[in-house]
Amino acid sequence: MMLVYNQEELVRFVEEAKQYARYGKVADYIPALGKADPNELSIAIYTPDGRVVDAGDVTVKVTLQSISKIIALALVLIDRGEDEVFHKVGMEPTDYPFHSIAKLEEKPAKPLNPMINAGALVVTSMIQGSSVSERLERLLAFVRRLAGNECISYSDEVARSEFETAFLNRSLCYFLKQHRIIDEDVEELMELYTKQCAIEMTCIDLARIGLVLALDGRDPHSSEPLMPLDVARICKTFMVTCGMYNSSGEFAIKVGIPAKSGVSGGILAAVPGRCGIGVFGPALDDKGNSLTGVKLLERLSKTYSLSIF
Ligand SMILES: NC(=O)CC[C@H](N)C(=O)O
Repeated sequence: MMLVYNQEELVRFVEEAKQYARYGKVADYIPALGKADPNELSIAIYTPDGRVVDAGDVTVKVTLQSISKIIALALVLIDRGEDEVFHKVGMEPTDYPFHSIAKLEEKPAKPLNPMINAGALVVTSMIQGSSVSERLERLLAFVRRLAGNECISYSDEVARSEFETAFLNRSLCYFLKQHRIIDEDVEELMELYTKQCAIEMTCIDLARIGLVLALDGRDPHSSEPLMPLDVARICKTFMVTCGMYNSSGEFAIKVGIPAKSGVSGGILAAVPGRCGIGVFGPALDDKGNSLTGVKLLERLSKTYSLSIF
């Protein structure tokens, strides 16, 4: 069934959700992200017929941050296959925060899943190529194909800001290296990871990538497969079980849409067969999810019965 989303209604939902911005906080542990306006909130919905309905300022660019983890995962699954990837990173959700180091002290030290930082660093270390720039270019080329937008690149300012301050992520890398889960140079991995997280795009691009996942990996325009069906299925499953960090369970109950968030305030969501959604609202809750964005998706899911459950 093709859905027709109503623009005026969407604008009203955005205004309602914005009221919650005062309960949230912009991420500032990456200094460049601290500049965002907490009252910003925008959304784009991309449907299989190629239509986009949006509200808020959808020309604003948002850095992917943890949203990039789902795209990097798809790329390494294509490159290396499930067996090799899941030999190094697990499939289980966790109630620890995304940057936690605690579980790496237990045996086995393998990260629980690819959506927490430890697991994402392992995934990024598996991106193939002979140099950091070649690996980044491969990832960017994949992102551009998914978004159908050749202009997508990364923010040098945000990448640099994270690179200079990412002491926790470096600690995770050293733990992983000690346990032989990664073996590359930590500074090189950090350079690639911070540039990956700083890839920036609009909500419309986010929504279009969501739509590719919603269509089992197919290009919405040409129907060409951009990733195998199984890879799209694994990505959506992780989005449900781990995509909203340690509030994925609550999100599954209240919203019920496969989604991945980032500390920039972005959310990429995929409603199977129906639409892709991109949201940007930098006021975050205490788990690091966009507070206003989650409220908005909750409203949308209830209004249009979008829950997959
Ligand atoms: N939750 C996030 O979005 C985290 C991504 C961020 N770049 C970090 O590693 O801390």
